[in-house]
Amino acid sequence: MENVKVLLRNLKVLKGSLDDFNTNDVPETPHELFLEWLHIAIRNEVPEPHAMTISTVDSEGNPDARVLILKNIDENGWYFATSAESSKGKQISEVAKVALTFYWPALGKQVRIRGTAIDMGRERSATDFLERSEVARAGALIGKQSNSLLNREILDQALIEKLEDVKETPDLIYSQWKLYCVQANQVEFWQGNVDRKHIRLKYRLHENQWVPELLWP
Ligand SMILES: Cc1cc2nc3c(=O)[nH]c(=O)nc-3n(C[C@H](O)[C@H](O)[C@H](O)COP(=O)(O)O)c2cc1C
Repeated sequence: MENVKVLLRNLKVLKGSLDDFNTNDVPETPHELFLEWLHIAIRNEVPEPHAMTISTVDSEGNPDARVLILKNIDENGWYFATSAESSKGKQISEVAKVALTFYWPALGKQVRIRGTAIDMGRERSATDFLERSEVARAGALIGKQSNSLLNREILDQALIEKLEDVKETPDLIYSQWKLYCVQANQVEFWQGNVDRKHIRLKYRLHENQWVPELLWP
C-alpha cells in the first residue's frame, strides 16, 4: 500500500517568491488592509479569492466549519448570506460568535477574522436574495438546507418546480434567506515566508480603536 505519510511529507507548501509584508506602515483598520490583500489576490488570479471558511459552534460548544462566499466588505465588516434553516443558520442563532479564514496559496497569505455575525434584517437579506441567479434562488427556495435528502431525484424535481416558480414570480423571496455581517474584534494577517520567518500582524479592537501588534510566527 502507498505510504501516505511519505507522500504528504514530500508535498511542497509556500513555494515560489512570496511577497514581503511591510508592517511599519499598515492601514488604521484591518478592513482596509484586507481590501489591499483581496485586490492582490484578484490581480494574481488566485482561484476563488472570495471563498472563505466560516467556523461556528453549536449550543453545546461543538465546532463546525464550511466554505462560503464573501458577499461584501465595508467599514462594518465582512458579509455572507445563507439559509437560516441550515445547520450554520441554527448555530448562529444560538451562538453568534464566528471565525472566518481566508487562504490564498499562491501568495502564501492567510487572514483570520474573529467576531460576531449580525443579522442584517429582512430588507437587506431580500435585496441580496434577488441579486442571486435564477437557479441559485430556486435552489434556496426549496429550503431544507442541511436536512436529510432521501434521493437525488427528489432534489431534481424540487429544482424544476422552484425554477418555474422563480420564472413566473421573479420577485419571489425565500423568507429564511439571511444576509449577515461579521463584526470583527480581532483580525490577523499572516504572510508566509520560505525561510519560515512568517510575518504575523494582529489587529485587536480596544475601546473602539484598532490596535495592531506583531506576533511570533
Ligand atoms: C466554494 C464554495 C462556496 C460556497 N458558498 C456558499 C454560500 O455562499 N452560501 C451557502 O449557504 N453555502 C455555500 N457553500 C456550501 C457550504 O460550504 C455548505 O455545504 C452549506 O452551506 C451547508 O452548510 P451547513 O450544513 O454547515 O449549514 C459553498 C461551498 C463552496 C465549496
